[in-house]
Formats: sequence, C-alpha cells, structure tokens
Amino acid sequence: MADFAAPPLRPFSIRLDRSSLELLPAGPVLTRRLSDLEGLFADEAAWRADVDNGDPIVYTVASSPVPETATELPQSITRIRPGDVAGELYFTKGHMHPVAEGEIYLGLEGEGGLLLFDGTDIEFLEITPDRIGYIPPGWAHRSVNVGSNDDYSFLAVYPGGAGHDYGWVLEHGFGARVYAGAAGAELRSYPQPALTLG
Ligand SMILES: O=P(O)(O)OC[C@H]1O[C@H](O)[C@H](O)[C@@H](O)[C@@H]1O
Ligand SMILES: [Fe+2]
Repeated sequence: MADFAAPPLRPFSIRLDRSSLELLPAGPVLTRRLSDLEGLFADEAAWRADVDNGDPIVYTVASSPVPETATELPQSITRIRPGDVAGELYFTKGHMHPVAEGEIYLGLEGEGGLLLFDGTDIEFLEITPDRIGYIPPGWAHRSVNVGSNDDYSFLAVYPGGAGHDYGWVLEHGFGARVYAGAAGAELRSYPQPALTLG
C-alpha cells in the first residue's frame, strides 16, 4: 500500500563525484562486515577466525535517493575492500532477483569481477573502469574485488521492484569461487580445476 500512496518522483539530477565516488544527493548507506557473509566463504574456520579478529568491513553500498520501489530505477555505488579469507577474494553476498529483471554495473575504480550463475552455467566478466557488465534476468550475481591492494567500486542501476533473494545463493551457490593465485585471480569452478584469469 505504501508504494501506491507514494507520489511519483519529480525529475532531478544526481552528481557522481569522480574523486570521492559518491552520489550526490546521497541516499541510504549499507555497510557489510565479514560477519554479515556467514555461510558464503569456503573455509568456514578461517572466516570465523577473521570475524573474531576484528570483523573487517568487506563492502559498502551507497544509494542515491531513488527508492527501491516497483517502476523506479534506483542506483548505488558498491565499494569492495581488497582482502581474502584463506585466499578466497572478498566479494558481495550476491543475489538473484526474485522478479526476473536485468541490471547493469559500470566499473568506476579498481579491478573487479562479476560472477554470474543461472543454476547451470557460470559466467565471469572482468569489470574495470568504464566497462559495463550486463546482468540478464535469471542470473544470480556476485561482485569480487580481484585487485590485490585497491578498492573495487562500481555503479549499479537496477529496477526498483526486482528485489534481492539471498536464500537462492545459500542454496545453489555460484558454481565457482575466486581465489588469489600466484599469477592473479583464479576462478575455480567446482568440481573442475582452476582457470587462471587475465
Ligand atoms: O546485495 P548484495 O549481493 O550484497 O550486493 C551489493 C549491492 O550490489 C549492487 O549495488 C546492487 O545493485 C545492489 O542492489 C546490491 O545490494
Ligand atoms: Fe541485483
């Protein structure tokens, strides 16, 4: 009912500050710590130890004021810190859209990977500044910071009614994990062996 009662937004512009990578005017900011990523890393003991040892911030999601309601088109900037849990590179929780709709990501800084899984097929897109990753409907998506020292940030634009299904990921996984390897990031699909990226 709340969606119905809300008046439509008036047109307005949003500035992307290139140095701070903020959206202005700003909306809500979400901070995800390692403890928020329970059950997602392969090495659960290493995850627990890192949670107990300071529970670092893994990523933040800073939204514009456009609300996540049906028919609106919200945006957010996700910034993933560099790091890993027993070699598995820091990532976002990842989700499926319960309402099958697409999304785009635009790389802003650092080196990222966009891991996609439709329950059968795995895709991995390298996302660097000015590259757009397209997420079709029906593909779960997770972002990974594949850089060793720097933040990875991207702008997302997505349908406000698409939603976030995190349970799908807990149940199905992504079919692959991304690790820091001697020659860069490695995508290890399970149960197949490693594939060196880049
Ligand atoms: O929701 P997560 O899987 O943790 O991903 C973090 C965020 O990434 C992007 O910014 C998406 O557009 C957001 O909708 C999402 O919340
Ligand atoms: Fe999404």
